[in-house]
Amino acid sequence: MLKNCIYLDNNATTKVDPEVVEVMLPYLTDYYANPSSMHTFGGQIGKSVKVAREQVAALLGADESEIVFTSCGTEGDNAAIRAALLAQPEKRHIITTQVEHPAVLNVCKQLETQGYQVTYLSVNEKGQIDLNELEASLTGNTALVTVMYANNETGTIFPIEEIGARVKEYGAIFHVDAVQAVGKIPLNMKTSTIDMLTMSGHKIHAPKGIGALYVRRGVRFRPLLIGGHQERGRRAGTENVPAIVALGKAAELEMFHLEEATKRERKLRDRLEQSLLAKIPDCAVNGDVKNRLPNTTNIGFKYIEGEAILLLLNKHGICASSGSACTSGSLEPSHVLRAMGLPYTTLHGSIRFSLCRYTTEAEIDQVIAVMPEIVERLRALSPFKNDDAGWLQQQEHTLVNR
Ligand SMILES: Cc1ncc(COP(=O)(O)O)c(C=O)c1O
Ligand code: FES
Repeated sequence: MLKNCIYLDNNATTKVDPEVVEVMLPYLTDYYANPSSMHTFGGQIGKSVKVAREQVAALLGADESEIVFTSCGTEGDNAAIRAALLAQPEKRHIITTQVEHPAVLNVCKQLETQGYQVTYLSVNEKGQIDLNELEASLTGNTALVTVMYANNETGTIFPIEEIGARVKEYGAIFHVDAVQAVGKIPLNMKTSTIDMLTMSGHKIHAPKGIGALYVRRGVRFRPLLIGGHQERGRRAGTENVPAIVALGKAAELEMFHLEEATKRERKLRDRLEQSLLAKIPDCAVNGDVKNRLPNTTNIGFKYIEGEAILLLLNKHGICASSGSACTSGSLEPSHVLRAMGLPYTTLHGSIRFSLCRYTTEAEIDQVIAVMPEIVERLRALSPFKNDDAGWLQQQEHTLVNR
């Protein structure tokens, strides 16, 4: 198993913090009671779940009672969307964007087959939506507006509160997929227009398979999982206590590290980006560089394939990604970059580097050292260097034959 790689794929998932592992372990061995049980042992475990809930609430600037533990970010997104629709059965319209994660996009697509009308807001070349298009789409029939806080591929941050203000004018429920934003930008639900917010543990150094959904007090909620009374009736099923305790600790650590870590990551990210742009011709940053997560850079390299770059990076022990992990097997160009209208010459050659608080300067320097040579080597093999039309023709040919 590769252990000592240079891991720059933190938007796909993160390493579990050793402190998180440590607090979690006893809940896999000695502290096994059911938190709903009446005995003292159960009560003790229930208290640990409560502490974790407070830790997650603190990170979001929420109240403990507004946190519902889920199995992952995908569940949070599904639960929020269903809840919003079930709470307002008379409304049949949903607004989202073209660049959402599949956990939102595919739910919306399915809802279209069930009689809902869905507006997929377009984005400009920076990946930003047009607030006028949002306003023009909102009606009294709009049940839900669901948009992501920050994009997983480009790091582009949407103007959430400006969106929320418009959503509130029309009385719709406002759900935000903040899976990529939590822990990377400060959040405060007390001063926000957000009604529901999704987060996921494995993006913030907790294990995979745990997440949380913030549900503002007073927002009508109907559960996705129906059964026992757990999570105040908002999510049935015996709690995954070890993972919940881990998420709590991870949230506490994120809060502790947020300011200094994001400053460091931004500095390293900018150094990586500026060095690559300076050393490599025909490349550009994808996304909104002014409104962007501090840990993410997505760079398009003309005339070459992202997958080929990844393979060569991999040979150097460097983990990066082209697009999102869940769609990377498909070889289809990213729906996010396509929605941004990227030219075909860069669409296939875009790479995402995503950093975390463990990323070191030496690791970044190593990437800066190897990338120019990798790109040069691949371009030497590409017969279409500086020939946009030829490249385009070849891409169309391979797409048809894939
Ligand atoms: C923006 C966004 N939403 C949702 C998810 C899904 O989260 P999970 O993997 O915990 O189901 C991800 C994970 O990649 C994501 O990046
Ligand atoms: S689940 Fe986000 S990378 Fe796929």
